Amino acid sequence: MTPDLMEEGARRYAVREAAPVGRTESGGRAAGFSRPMVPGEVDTTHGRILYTEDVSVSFDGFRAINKLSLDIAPGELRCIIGPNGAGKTTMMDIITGKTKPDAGTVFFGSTIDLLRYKEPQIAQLGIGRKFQKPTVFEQLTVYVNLELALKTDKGVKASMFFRPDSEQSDRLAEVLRTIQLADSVDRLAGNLSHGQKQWLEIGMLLMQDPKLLLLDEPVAGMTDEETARTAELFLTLKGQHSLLVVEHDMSFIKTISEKVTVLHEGSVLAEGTLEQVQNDERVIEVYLGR
Ligand SMILES: Nc1ncnc2c1ncn2[C@@H]1O[C@H](COP(=O)(O)OP(=O)(O)OP(=O)(O)O)[C@@H](O)[C@H]1O
Repeated sequence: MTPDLMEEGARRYAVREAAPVGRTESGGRAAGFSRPMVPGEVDTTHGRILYTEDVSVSFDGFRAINKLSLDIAPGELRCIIGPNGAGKTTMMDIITGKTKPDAGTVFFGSTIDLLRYKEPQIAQLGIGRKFQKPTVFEQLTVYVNLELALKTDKGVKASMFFRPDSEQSDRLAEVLRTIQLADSVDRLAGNLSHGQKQWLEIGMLLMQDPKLLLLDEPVAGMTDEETARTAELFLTLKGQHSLLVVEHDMSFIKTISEKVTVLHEGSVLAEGTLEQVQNDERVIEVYLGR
């Protein structure tokens, strides 16, 4: 097979595996697949896991996101802060395909144009999202919750007779250790503390081995001790996964963050260390309304 044919074959395989839908009429977007990629792999050779440029979206004439540009490196733990209504949730909705922007570019790695995909497909590509409230199966044990999160056939029959293979069992054990619930495998999820439920849900996302995790106010409602353990967890995850954390708790952000992005009126107002952005006059003005 000539290199050209191999490249074309790899390209077709990548496209078929990922089964993109919608908005294929755009030449620019289709051109996102100009490089071959191994199915299931995100091309981070350009040093970015997520890239958005000039993204805008309006709701009934109100511009919630306004030319938003972000650049997240592989393995980075980025905190996003901003006052109420700054556009943090809408930004996550756009990345995960819940909301389609009116304009702009959103790339996962350097080859996957996320605007061509629907929400479930984006999850399959390796972007996991954790909403603020924990959503676990309360009547099931910690173990079964994690088992259900494995990438397997979710049909009723398949679920009833499902037994994880040794690789999956190893992964389950590793995730249980990571989320510090190894001693609670047989407990019902409904009997866990609020913090433990949040960790369990993060564990369920980890079972899917996401490249990028979006976490919305993960420590809201947690005790100080749970917050400290969550910080430890995130520091363990960073490097292996990229994390985008929306939070209001500044002391938590101080513990985990290297770089902080401040959103205001749908755009990036400031970026830097927490200390840098906290001393930025524009940020002070927005937060204190001076
Ligand atoms: N579906 C929608 N329809 C109309 N307006 C919307 C919609 N979604 C968001 N908005 C508006 O867009 C703006 C940004 O909202 P968003 O929820 O993204 O902000 P946020 O930074 O997450 O705020 P918070 O910290 O309060 O959660 C707000 O003014 C909100 O009212």
